[in-house]
Amino acid sequence: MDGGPKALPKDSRTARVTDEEALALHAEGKPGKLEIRLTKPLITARDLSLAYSPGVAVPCLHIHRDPATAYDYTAKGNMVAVISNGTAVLGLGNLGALASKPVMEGKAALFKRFADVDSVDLCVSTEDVEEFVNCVRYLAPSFGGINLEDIKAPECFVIEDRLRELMDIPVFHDDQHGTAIVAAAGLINACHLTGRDLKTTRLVINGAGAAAIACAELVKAMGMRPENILMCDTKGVLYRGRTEGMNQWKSAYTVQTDARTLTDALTGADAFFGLSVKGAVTQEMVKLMADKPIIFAMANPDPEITPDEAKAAKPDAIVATGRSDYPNQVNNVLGFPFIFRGALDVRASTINDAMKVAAARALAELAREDVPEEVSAGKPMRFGPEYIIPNAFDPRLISRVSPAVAEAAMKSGVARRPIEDLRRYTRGLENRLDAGAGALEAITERVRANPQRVVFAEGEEEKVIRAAVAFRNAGYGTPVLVGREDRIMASVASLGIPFPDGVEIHNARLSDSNKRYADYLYGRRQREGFLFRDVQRMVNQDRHVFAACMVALGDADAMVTGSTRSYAATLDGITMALDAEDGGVLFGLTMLLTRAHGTVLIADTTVHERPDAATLAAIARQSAAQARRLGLEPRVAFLSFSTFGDPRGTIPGSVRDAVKLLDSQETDFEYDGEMAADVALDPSLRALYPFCRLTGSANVLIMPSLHAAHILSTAVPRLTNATTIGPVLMGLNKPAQIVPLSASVNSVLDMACLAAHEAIDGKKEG
Ligand SMILES: NC(=O)C1=CN([C@@H]2O[C@H](COP(=O)(O)OP(=O)(O)OC[C@H]3O[C@@H](n4cnc5c(N)ncnc54)[C@H](OP(=O)(O)O)[C@@H]3O)[C@@H](O)[C@H]2O)C=CC1
Ligand SMILES: CC(=O)C(=O)O
Ligand SMILES: [Mg+2]
Repeated sequence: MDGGPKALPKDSRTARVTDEEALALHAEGKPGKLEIRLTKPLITARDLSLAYSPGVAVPCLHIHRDPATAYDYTAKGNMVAVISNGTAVLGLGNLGALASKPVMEGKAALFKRFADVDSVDLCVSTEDVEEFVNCVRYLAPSFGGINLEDIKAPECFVIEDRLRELMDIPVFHDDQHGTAIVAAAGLINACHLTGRDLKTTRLVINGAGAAAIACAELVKAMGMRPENILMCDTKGVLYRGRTEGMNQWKSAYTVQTDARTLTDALTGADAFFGLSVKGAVTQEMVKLMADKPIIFAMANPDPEITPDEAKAAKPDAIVATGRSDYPNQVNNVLGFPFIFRGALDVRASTINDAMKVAAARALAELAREDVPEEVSAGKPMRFGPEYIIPNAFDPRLISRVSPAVAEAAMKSGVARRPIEDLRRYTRGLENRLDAGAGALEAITERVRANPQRVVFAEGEEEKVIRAAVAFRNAGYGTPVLVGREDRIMASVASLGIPFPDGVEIHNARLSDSNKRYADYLYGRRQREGFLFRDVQRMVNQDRHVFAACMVALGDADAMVTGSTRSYAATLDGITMALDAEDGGVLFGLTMLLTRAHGTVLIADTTVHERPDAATLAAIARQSAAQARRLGLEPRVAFLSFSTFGDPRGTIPGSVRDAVKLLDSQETDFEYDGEMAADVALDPSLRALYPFCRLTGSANVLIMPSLHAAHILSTAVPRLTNATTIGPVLMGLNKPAQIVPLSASVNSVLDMACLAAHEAIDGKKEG
């Protein structure tokens, strides 16, 4: 993998994200993907005295006396360094330390997202082994673990061995062991499905670098016979006696064989691991493999052979890649976050073979279990050739893999703080990740599995066009842009993108459906002061109305609009053609993904200025149902400035009445009020009200008025960096979503996806 940078292969463009989208994501807002957050207040002079001089001296002296207390007084115990010199960046080659940074930030982001491990990327600009080792060895005080990444072989072997000797915290080269663990898990399951025994399975590994050698070692440790593993590199098969391009690690994998080329090696082989470069395997090679071959083409970003090509050559093949846009993603993302979680939680001094095998077995076993609906998101996901390994977004990973690793660390004697109650630990892990964030991912997956036709009403707007293209690229379905073709084409040209296939344009004035829509509206509105020519003008000129007619009459599944007009005007346009669902009220629900409280839903953030008790009760009921759809068990708090009657006032009256109204109806969710927001969110304050019926902090906040709701939902994200989704328009009989005027491309896309998701539910119910 020498020879410096290679251009990104052109057919990466067939992926579901474009180069432009990838660059935009990285450049948007604060550049990159990470930032540091404070975990302690630093507001007053007293805070400063505690957190910094003089207070900080106290933990310093404690740690000096007893180094183990560093885990109690600093972030060390949950902090991992992601370290690279950029010599083997994915399968792109030696791009150098600086250009490896996006991958390293990405790995740090995955640590946080999937296992709540804090990490920082350190890109070290040297290819010299000694310099690199010396740079890293002195960093141990700051970190609970070291994750080495994208360092090429054979230097990576020396670096890891030396650092493991020198450091008393886990040092783990992810490309070696993370990859090996996940590949081994996939192989166990693929062997099971094809009736093979690991011991007698004949495996060919293409690549003889970091990932390849570690995979060979692990499958050998799990029982595969060394003589059944044939390894190839750029010079062909590693056969006994070969001298060209060898090193001591490759020598350990030479075998007595006549095979010299990858084609020779693959003849009759049961399984293939690609840990080399894009396109290294041809269909002719696949045809030479045994029946039901196992093909893991793991090079990133593009595999050795695509699943389509491999299956065309051998339809009974089980195929996996390192990418997320094909089934069976065999990628170390399934390993490193959870392995470190377990290792950190027992303060392991190292990550040993027993922990690696435990992780591989836990992954393999999880894939064989029934897949819950929130993971499968409506896709047929059941253990089989298209599902041999869990999905990276499976929320069960943390509570399966990490305890297995922690337990193996304890049993093998490397845990410095054993966990006494593993069951309790596992339960804690189950609740550690935000269910709402996971549910949103499941929504996108469900839409991908059930693509929908979504109208983007403001089709001439650049950001709407970009969102529509992203919608198509993401596999969510067919976007329909409403607008004039010449204007849309001009916008597309100014964006510098070719007009993508699969995006439709509808010009309202020229549409064949124009008359049908006007007739429909006239039928609905003729007794409400509208003449035919009024509704005809609306269909011609108001894109919101036109789009809503498309949805109303079944010409599209859902719509999204709102980035060019006020919310109220947009909603008026939509409700010309669409009604509230039976027994429902229209309102806005804002989802806040907060750090301290996970996902919190706030309603009504858009429609009712002063909701009466009946409206508040209906909003609570519909919001609770939405919480359940997001995988949250609803705990609904009716908010006010007053808590259970104190202080008194007129506003809390309707809130209190709403609670009474729900009391008189049948309900299947927790609710209570009126209460102040801090009482709803803080258990210590709720303790003052032992009769309060909420069993935990509220996750659905029903606001007493629109102004309070709007202030809260717009202030919190700016004050706390919480992520906002919505406001989602609730209660319509057909899916239509309104984005705020300031919406970004991503929020138009998210809302279009949510609308598409509602359409799937509507079809199911209808
Ligand atoms: N899916 C996953 O989770 C992971 C995938 N990978 C992928 O594995 C690949 C290798 O990464 P890594 O081991 O870290 O890198 P290394 O640089 O350590 O090793 C690369 C190896 O690939 C070999 N190679 C390069 N081109 C060819 C070719 N055309 N035919 C045969 N062998 C070839 C090299 O051969 P030589 O020794 O002769 O130079 C070398 O042995 C990358 O594509 C990477 O993306 C890596 C880690 C995780
Ligand atoms: C996934 C990964 O770590 C790699 O391709 O290098
Ligand atoms: Mg890597």
